[in-house]
Amino acid sequence: MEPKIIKGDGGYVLDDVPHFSDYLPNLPTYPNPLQNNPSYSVTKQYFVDFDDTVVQRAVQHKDGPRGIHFRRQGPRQKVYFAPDEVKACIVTCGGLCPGLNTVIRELVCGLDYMYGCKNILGIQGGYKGFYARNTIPLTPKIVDSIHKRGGTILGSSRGGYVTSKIVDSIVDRGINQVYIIGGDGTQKGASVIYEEVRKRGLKVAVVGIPKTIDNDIPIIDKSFGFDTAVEEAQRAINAAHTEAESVENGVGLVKLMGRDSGFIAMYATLASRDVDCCLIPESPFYLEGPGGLYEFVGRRLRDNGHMVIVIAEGAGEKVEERDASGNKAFKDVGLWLSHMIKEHFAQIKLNITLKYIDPTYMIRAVPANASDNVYCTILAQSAIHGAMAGYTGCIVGPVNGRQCYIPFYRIVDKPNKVVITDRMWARLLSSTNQPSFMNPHKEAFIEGKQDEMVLSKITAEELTENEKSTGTSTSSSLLDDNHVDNQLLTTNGSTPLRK
Ligand SMILES: Nc1ncnc2c1ncn2[C@@H]1O[C@H](COP(=O)(O)OP(=O)(O)OP(=O)(O)O)[C@@H](O)[C@H]1O
Ligand SMILES: O=P(O)(O)OC[C@H]1O[C@](O)(CO)[C@@H](O)[C@@H]1O
Ligand SMILES: [Mg+2]
Repeated sequence: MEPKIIKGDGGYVLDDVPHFSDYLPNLPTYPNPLQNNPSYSVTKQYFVDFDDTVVQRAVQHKDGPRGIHFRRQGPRQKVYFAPDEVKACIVTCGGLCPGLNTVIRELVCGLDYMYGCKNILGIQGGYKGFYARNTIPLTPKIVDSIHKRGGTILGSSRGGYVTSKIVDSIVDRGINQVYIIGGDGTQKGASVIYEEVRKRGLKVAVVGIPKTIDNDIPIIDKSFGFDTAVEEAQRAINAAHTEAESVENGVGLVKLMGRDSGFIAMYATLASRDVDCCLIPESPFYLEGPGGLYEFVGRRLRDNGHMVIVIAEGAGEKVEERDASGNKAFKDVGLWLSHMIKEHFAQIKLNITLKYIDPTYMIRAVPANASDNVYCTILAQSAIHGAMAGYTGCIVGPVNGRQCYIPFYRIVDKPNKVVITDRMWARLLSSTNQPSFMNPHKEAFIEGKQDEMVLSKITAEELTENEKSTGTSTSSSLLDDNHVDNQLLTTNGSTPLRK
């Protein structure tokens, strides 16, 4: 996908999204029907100005570049579809995520109530449903209360993506708006669908709504479902804490999702305050010796009589196999760690009681919480406004709190990860006082889940590289400005333990 860069005065750069007019000149346009709707037309500045854009980096240096801007979402005065011309479809792909049903509901209600579009189809069972399943009609009545349920009423799947068959099905069914709800893999697929649609010269808007409890989509502030997942994780952590503090030398161990990105574990830890140690894929850890996990567990048990550990599924990565979409599938790191800790303390003859809690699927199968429900509504309505206005080949999402249209290529390149040299991880270290596992004088290693040791020496140079490579990423932390706090780094590059 070719970037569509628009430059302006004073170093202004807009990373724009594709539009029908880029490849289909002279399409008819219509006044936006919202102009006649009293709920909207009385609202001052309800319609978005063509030149409104949102800056990617909220924090700017006096003499620094202005950075990239994205097109602001919202209704336009002109639309590219007459209401009865629209045939929309909605598909959900990848793992479950709280809020999927809310987005489906709000797409259906928004298309109907705002734009009078009544021809809406649900594609069942993910991408393969385009060519292997029948569609279901979706109306406001059918979707009325689905947001109260977890999962997706349309079903989902991994794998089964065949571009030509999907686009053939779009053409055969006369679909001209495609709303695709899913994670990074799904949006990669959506990007290819858009390319094929464009190649065939079709007037079909392809708009992605990024979902994932893992929060691994870059650029946007956060993905829907993440808040709910963090909130739901509290219940497991509370249980682990209650179990641990009720016995002598109690250890509670909770495994949370996070294949490559440890955001759920990090935020659940920060929210809870009962967690003594959080282990994530981005921060290699080791068990033995000074500064290792065993030493820390022993110390906490001596000081407090109990402790809680949260571990993300991809921490200490050891890939077992691949799933249907080609994603890594892991051995159970929680089981491995509980075995290792028990064995270590048995060897040194300290009686501990370890309870392992694995709430992973419970966390993502719940309905969205209040704030995710609101967020899902905004995303769905933004997607509709964009498609109606002729924008395509993009996702919708918040950048610095303002909803934008972001070209697909921007989000499929590199996943969003916790940057361990950022302030947010430092805040966590300050809150838990856990070891940083960054000891430049020791060969820090990730201990594999099958007793294999994967050596990965963390050097000061690597830290600096990490800092450099992440300094430009925008949404590595939800609430942070992504600047490395120099105070956190000692001169030799290690992060000091907070006492
Ligand atoms: N590079 C790709 N090109 C085309 N399609 C893809 C690509 N990667 C994944 N897909 C398709 O997208 C769908 C969902 O992908 P995947 O299983 O990776 O989940 P996801 O969207 O990343 O969601 P999550 O990982 O958050 O559960 C699958 O049908 C898969 O075949
Ligand atoms: O068992 P499934 O459905 O493949 O889902 C597991 C994956 O889902 C995710 O939460 C992403 O949705 C990953 O963190 C996790 O590895
Ligand atoms: Mg994914």
